[in-house]
Amino acid sequence: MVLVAVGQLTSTASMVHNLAQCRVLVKKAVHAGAKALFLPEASDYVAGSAEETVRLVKPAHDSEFVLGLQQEARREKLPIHVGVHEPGVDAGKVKNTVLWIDECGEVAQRYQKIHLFDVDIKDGPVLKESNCVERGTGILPPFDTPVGTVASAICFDLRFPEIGLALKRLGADIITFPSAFTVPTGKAHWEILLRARAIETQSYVIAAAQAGRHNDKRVSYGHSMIVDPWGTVLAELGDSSNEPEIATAEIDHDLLRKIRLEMPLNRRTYVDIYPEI
Ligand SMILES: O=C(O)CNC(=O)[C@H](CS)NC(=O)CCC(=O)C(=O)O
Repeated sequence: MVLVAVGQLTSTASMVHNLAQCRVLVKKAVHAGAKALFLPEASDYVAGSAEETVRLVKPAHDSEFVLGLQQEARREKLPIHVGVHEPGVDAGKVKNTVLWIDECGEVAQRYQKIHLFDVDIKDGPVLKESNCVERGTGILPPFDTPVGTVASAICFDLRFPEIGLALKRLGADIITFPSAFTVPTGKAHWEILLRARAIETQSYVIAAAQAGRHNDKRVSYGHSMIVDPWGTVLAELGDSSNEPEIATAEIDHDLLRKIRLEMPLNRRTYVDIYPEI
């Protein structure tokens, strides 16, 4: 058994403020005895417009936010999985990425969000992420960590079961969805999607979420969650709070093996029958 933590905060356009919030989360995770900390999508900043999102971006090696978290990881020997922005290939755009900062403080893995949140919902959110974000073109193979084999996907990727299934087939024990869900879609879909991904992949799902009001335009749903491979919610945070918060849960690799052995879900067998998938 190994303990992991999800951290929840309300990122603003100030990287200094957001780093301070994340340092509080690191302290709480270390105090709880967690062996890895999972932080939300866009932990470095949530801007008020596409222009501001592009204006604030810095490469990881030059970002006080990323450098600060690397220092925390090194000092506490705590790996940190964190969503940030990085400069795009096209100067007018950014990449929405997640970094695995290992226990030595090195950026050891990087995944770039594939599915972008372009929606226009009547009486609901209207957001066009592709206005300022470049789409990733490849999944990151799951990687070994002190808490198990971790796979990264980001926020809206959660709505595409195929990416989770692909990551499971590539060996994931834990699938992560760092997020900044909107409130209406979060209320309707967040928990059910996370539990579905956990059940169908027979994997742990760790979903750190932005929570509360970022600026006059954006509010995030919160409800960071850790789900076990049977679909049980092991830990959950609330809508938002004044303080950045963590929740923890044990990753039980024996349970993972047991569930996969007792109910084999080898979908590959059926791909021949319905190749349309
Ligand atoms: O803009 C940033 O800086 C950070 N990125 C986000 O907040 C992203 C893109 S707008 N949010 C989502 O993907 C929400 C998905 C969602 O809410 C759903 O699938 O229902």
